[in-house]
Amino acid sequence: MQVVLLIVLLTAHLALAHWYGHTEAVLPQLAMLAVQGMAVWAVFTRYRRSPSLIRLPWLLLALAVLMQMLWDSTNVLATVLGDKGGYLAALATVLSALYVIPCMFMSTRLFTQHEPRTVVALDLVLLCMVAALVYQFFITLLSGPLASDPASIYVVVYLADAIDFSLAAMAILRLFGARSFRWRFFYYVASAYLLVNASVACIYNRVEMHGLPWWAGSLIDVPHALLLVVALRQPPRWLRTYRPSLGVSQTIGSFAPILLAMMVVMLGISTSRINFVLSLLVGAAAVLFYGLRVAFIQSRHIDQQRAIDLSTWRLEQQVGRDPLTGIANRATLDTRLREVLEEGRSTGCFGSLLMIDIDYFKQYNDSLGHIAGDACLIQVAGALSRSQVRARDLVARYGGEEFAIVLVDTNAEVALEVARRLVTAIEHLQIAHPACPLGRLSISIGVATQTEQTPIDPVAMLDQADHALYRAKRNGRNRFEAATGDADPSSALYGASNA
Ligand SMILES: Nc1nc2c(ncn2[C@@H]2O[C@H](COP(=O)(O)OP(=O)(O)OP(=O)(O)O)[C@@H](O)[C@H]2O)c(=O)[nH]1
Repeated sequence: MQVVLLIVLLTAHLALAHWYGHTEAVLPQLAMLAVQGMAVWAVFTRYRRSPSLIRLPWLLLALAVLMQMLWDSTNVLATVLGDKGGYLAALATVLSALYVIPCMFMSTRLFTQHEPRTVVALDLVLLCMVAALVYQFFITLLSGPLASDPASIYVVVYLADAIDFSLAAMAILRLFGARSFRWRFFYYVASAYLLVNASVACIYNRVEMHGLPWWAGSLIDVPHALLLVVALRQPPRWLRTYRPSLGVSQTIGSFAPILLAMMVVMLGISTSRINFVLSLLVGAAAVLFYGLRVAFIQSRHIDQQRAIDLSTWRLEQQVGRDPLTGIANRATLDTRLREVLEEGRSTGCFGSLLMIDIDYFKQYNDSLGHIAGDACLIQVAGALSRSQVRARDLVARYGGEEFAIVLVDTNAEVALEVARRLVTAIEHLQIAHPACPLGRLSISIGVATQTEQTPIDPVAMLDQADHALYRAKRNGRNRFEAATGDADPSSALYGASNA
């Protein structure tokens, strides 16, 4: 139905232009207005059917065509009322140029929900600069004394072409950078319109320089008729199947806003014919504003990266930590023990492992309660961490009231010495234990040292240390035992002295 009406209007426009001429008669221009009106209606229909995030671009596209309609209406008014002062002609010129503003906005903005306000404000400043320059440029060149200079007309025509084709190119780029089908469809419609519009404007402006033929007005119908058809028809299949990679999409999205600054610079260079100082200032301001935009985004990005690094670090810390005591957990112990065993195997500098268990902890809990038990575990963990272990060694909670210490490059003799110091350190904490023969908290330790035969798998080493610990318990607690063979004589002595 709409297509039939469109064909009727296009034919009527051609026929009326042929009979009455293009520029002087009202009827052909009214036919042109009707075609534009249908295009606005089609885009507006898409606007109403779209989800909220993509509505603004559709509205901007409708606004762009609406501005072309206003331009056309001003021409009709000038034809009907006469335009002796040339005001309506000037207004029409400005309107014909200002349609680039909504087009620029829809081709260069990212339309993301969380875009910082500063960035939006900077883009709006650039956009206002474009609008002011377009106004100044067209008004001065087309209605001032320079208007009679053919060179001025050429500058205007070339500039208009450059702007139109840049907008079309940007919309095409956005089409190939859009990952969501709805956005691809929007940029597909917009780029089809902008490309054909740029081509038509390019031909129209050149034809106009030699006097407009009767059919020239129908050229202006072409982009609007195409817009109507493309917006209402089913999209082609490739548009659904095509999907750019995230990298391509992000690169194109990041590049888009530079077009705004480019436009200001281009317009600034063109206005140098009218006002050199102004053009210089405008060019510098465009670079400055774009620089500010980049700097702002960059600093935000650095801030975000820092926050991500921090939370990643915290997460890593939490994953490898025991939540109660804050020292390393079983998973970290296994990893570190395997590393130390591998290192020992390859360098010959063997490591040791201490398995530590709090004596009579069940009774401690039973007599003082679980809360006190937890506090005791925290205290013991702190004491073990502080007690003469080096930065490369690892103190971990093995589970329950059991702890483990991995000692890098430490032979049996030194490991037993460390075990002795630990037993003393816990003793010096003087934690009262009413249900234990000593009357204060103590620990037992099993010590295992790596040899050439020790497998890399941590289980074997843990098992050895656990056996030694069992022996320490069996031999009276508050002592340490070595996993290799008999109990160390010094251990027995120490144990005897504390029994
Ligand atoms: N408060 C508290 N108690 C815990 C925690 N994890 C394990 N336990 C307790 O630690 C106690 C360990 O008891 P047992 O394995 O019998 O060992 P023990 O009483 O220390 O006896 P020996 O090791 O033979 O000296 C149990 O009562 C557990 O409930 C914890 O996170 N907090």
